[in-house]
Amino acid sequence: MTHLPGHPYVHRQDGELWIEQLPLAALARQHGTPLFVYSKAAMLAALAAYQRGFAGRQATICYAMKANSSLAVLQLFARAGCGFDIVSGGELERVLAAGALPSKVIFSGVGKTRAEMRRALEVGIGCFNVESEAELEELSRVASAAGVAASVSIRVNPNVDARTHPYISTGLKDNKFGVAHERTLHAYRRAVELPGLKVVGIDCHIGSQITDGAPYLDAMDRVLDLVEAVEAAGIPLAHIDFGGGLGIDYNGDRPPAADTLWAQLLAKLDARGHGGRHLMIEPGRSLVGNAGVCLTEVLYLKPGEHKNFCIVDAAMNDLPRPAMYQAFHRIEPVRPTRGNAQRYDVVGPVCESGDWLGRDRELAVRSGDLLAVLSAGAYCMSMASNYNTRGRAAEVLVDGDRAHLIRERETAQDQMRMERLPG
Ligand SMILES: Cc1ncc(COP(=O)(O)O)c(C=O)c1O
Ligand SMILES: N[C@@H](CCCC[NH3+])C(=O)O
Repeated sequence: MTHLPGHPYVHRQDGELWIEQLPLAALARQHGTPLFVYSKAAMLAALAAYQRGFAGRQATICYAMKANSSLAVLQLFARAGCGFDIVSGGELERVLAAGALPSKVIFSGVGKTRAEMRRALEVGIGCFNVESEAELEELSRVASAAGVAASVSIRVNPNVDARTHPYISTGLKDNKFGVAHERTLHAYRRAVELPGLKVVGIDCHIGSQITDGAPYLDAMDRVLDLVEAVEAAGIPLAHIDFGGGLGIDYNGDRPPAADTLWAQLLAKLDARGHGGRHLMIEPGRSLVGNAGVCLTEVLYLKPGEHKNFCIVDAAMNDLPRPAMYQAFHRIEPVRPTRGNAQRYDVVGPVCESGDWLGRDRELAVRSGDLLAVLSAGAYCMSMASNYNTRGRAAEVLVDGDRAHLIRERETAQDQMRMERLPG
């Protein structure tokens, strides 16, 4: 039995790929393709690494649900005691439906609407992570009108380079996120003056798929400088939230393990005398990314003069990361392979040249074979679309030797349900 890199719960046995105690080919036969399959044990193991890292500390792990917003996944994390980091009213409704405690929900995002603020106040979320001075003013008006106090944390943009893809770097001055480091103290002074606000914390999030601990340590230093300045101005901060962003192994990436990273970060926190504070973090990808695979069937092989194409039934609408960020996902045959390997671009049926899942992959495949696109638990199904009027894929959650269908395949009728013909 051999485990797949980065995927502790996916292994090969007699040439066949399994997830936990189930062969992936059987799941594809039963539910069709494209199919997302998640391992419950892998998600809980990823969470346990964070929980180990915070043992003995006062800490709240708020799962950044944008990574995978399936209700079943949310329920799993809610039952395991997690809070949630949300970024929209839609996400709020989903976490509530999954059984989250509103008091453990924090609301990030640069463009919260008045309606979203009102609803979040109505259900009593734990904290608004405010991203601009204008938002602070608006939240004050909305909360005052509702006759309640909104708990706020200000998201600092620490101007630290997370050394990741530019589209998923968020902690640089040029990024739209957070309040500039040098404006933050001013924003806190304003927050305590405004009615309807209660300052409870400070937060930052520097980017995603971070594979190196150094940017976190830099950001922590900058945030702690601010904590000290804000408290020196007489404004106490009950919690510090360091965001998410820890990367996963897509292609030999070697991010630190969550507990190792947090041992380093906590050592710094202790050294600066802040170890006793309530800590919050917002991991997304590192909790779910390598807990999932996307199964797809080879439709056609199309040899060409310059390139061979392996046309599969999953596409950029199901798994947009390669098209959006030129991201690499490993692609593995699900069953033992026969014949000679050839080099293929693995592409989907969507009418875009950007519709590719992998480039220049050595594969020994025939039409009808199944492939598994790895590291598909994060930012795949949650970013899926209906482009080309393709239905969203089905999802299965595997728990040991049991598989639960947690989302049915979407049909064209499902998609048309919201539409009305004018005449
Ligand atoms: C505010 C905020 N928190 C948490 C996350 C989760 O990031 P990741 O999935 O990289 O852990 C993100 C996404 O980058 C985010 O924007
Ligand atoms: N969607 C991105 C991550 C975005 C993180 C959100 N701030 C990805 O797939 O890598």
